[in-house]
Amino acid sequence: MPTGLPIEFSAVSKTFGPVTAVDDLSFSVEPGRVTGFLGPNGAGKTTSLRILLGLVTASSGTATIGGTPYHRLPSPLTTVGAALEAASFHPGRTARNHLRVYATAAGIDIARVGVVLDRVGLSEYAGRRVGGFSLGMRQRLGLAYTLLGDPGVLVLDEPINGLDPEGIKWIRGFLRELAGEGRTVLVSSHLLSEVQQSVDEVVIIAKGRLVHRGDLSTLDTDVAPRVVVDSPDRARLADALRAEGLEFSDGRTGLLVSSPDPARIGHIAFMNSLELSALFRQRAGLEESFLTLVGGGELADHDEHPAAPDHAEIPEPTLDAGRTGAAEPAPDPDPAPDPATAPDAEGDDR
Ligand SMILES: Nc1ncnc2c1ncn2[C@@H]1O[C@H](COP(=O)(O)OP(=O)(O)OP(=O)(O)O)[C@@H](O)[C@H]1O
Repeated sequence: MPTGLPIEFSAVSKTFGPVTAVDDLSFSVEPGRVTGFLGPNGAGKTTSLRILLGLVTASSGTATIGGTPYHRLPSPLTTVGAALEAASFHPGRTARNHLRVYATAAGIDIARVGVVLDRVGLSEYAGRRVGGFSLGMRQRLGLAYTLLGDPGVLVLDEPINGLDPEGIKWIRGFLRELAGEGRTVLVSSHLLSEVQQSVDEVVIIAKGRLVHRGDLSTLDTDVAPRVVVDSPDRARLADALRAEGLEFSDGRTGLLVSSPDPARIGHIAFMNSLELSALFRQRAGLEESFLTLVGGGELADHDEHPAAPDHAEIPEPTLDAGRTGAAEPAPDPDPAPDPATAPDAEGDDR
């Protein structure tokens, strides 16, 4: 069985000239769990992961795997499997041969190629050229690559990006399986909704800094709740709240007051002889909390009542798109290739 090792970031900072990409970042990631590493585009996720993998030198601080920096790991390829960006595969080479090339270069037993292709559900397409693969199949091949050395630690940068619903469902189950085997699984994403169902914990960063760490269920406790209040005489209610120095905005369900205390609002109404038609505390949903924490969201006006579950998808945050090419084209559909039209025949290995 692979050995899951903890990942530890300790006061890591990285500046590129005037740009602070990572700012005094500290957190740890435990084995046996899937940890989502979240933040909007440009938040510093990729830079952090590159520091962890020894591809970028931190300006200060340390990032370690099992207490050891990547470059000092005795056997890095069998300790950590990493997929940092949509892997570019030679289109004319078959899936099997791609992995053989990497396995040979890394001194990994060639028999692992068949094992990992099977693991990611690509055995049937092992002899097909990658040029004919859909985005989803390429993502699976990238995952197969990370598993070649049977590592206990997996670091995956945006592995769900661009997948169709079936691919997303598959990868969620797969990440859980890997963590269930005791591996440490760190998965970055700029969309909470993308990883929400597959992570045990989240680390959220914005502008290079940690803004939330912990169980997903605690996310919305970090964002102040508000009170929704309404009256048949809304204008007078607004005047009364204003007179008490409370901040609020108009919503469909009533006035949305920045206050955690419905009793206080009720008291104000009573003192002003106002009839109330609604008075309840509303907590932000997970996605709203996420957007608020990373500085890109206002609490939206719900039609629902307080304990309403998270609502439908909120459009992707478009914050500080700090890197060109961050926006991906619309995802390809991810059907299995039709053997009749696939660009190469079974067994056409090169
Ligand atoms: N090599 C570099 N040179 C200069 N600036 C860089 C470099 N790499 C990253 N940055 C900047 O550092 C900040 C963080 O970028 P990073 O790619 O780490 O963010 P990210 O959270 O991974 O975003 P994305 O989801 O868009 O990849 C951005 O402002 C980016 O422009």
